[in-house]
Amino acid sequence: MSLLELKNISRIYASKFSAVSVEALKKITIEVEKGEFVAIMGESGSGKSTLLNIIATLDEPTAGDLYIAGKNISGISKSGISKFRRENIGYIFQDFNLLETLNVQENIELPLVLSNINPDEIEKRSEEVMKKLRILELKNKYPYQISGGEKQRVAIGRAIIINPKILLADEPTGALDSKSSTMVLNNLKEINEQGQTVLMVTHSLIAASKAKRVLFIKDGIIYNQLFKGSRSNEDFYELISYTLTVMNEKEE
Ligand SMILES: Nc1ncnc2c1ncn2[C@@H]1O[C@H](COP(=O)(O)OP(=O)(O)OP(=O)(O)O)[C@@H](O)[C@H]1O
Repeated sequence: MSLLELKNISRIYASKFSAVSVEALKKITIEVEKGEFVAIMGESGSGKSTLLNIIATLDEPTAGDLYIAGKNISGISKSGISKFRRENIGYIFQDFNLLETLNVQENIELPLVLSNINPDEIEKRSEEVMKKLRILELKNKYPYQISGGEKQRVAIGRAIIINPKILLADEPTGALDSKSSTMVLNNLKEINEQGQTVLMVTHSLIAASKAKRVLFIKDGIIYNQLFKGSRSNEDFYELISYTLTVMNEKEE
């Protein structure tokens, strides 16, 4: 069984004020295995954020089924869904979303504060995460004292401290310069190599070329997918770039 399964997922946004509704996702079927690193690419408005929000259990599909680790998400009660999300889904935002009044270590520990885990165990886990991401020396700093790339690495720490089944990233390098992007992408690649399943929405060819598979979405459907296989980052970059060009040329 796949770690993540979407079966014929559709999402229609109905407008309260007009008869026009938007079909943002059209019967999307995707399977993701444990340990994969998948990038999702597509033009603005193609449905990427809608897809990520549904997988994050932040939004509900209009039709279709979503399974995470074999569990049918539509079978979880409204009250159970935030607990499920807290325990299973890590999420990284483009603009980090750190709390400015907490230091790096406190930001990373935040998802565990609501749990029953004892404070010594929480500290041990946050130190492990900071070592893994090579940000231990930042532990007492506040967000305003660190760079954008460092903030995003803290956000990765906050996302993975719960040992999520899936780590979702929405444009994780979108607000970063190329040096910071490289550091963040290296962190994501390393934690994926240690077994973390990662799904990343990105417009960046460099970011996508670090993934093991790229899904291309166009007008709410999966247009194509590419597997990296044994290709180098450079060769995969060229192939992704070519696919995007062809996809975006084919306007009917
Ligand atoms: N809350 C909403 N209400 C109505 N329509 C929406 C809503 N959210 C998204 N849409 C529409 O659904 C379609 C898909 O939007 P979505 O945000 O998923 O695209 P995207 O690929 O993530 O775009 P971007 O790269 O610009 O973030 C678009 O036509 C968008 O206008």
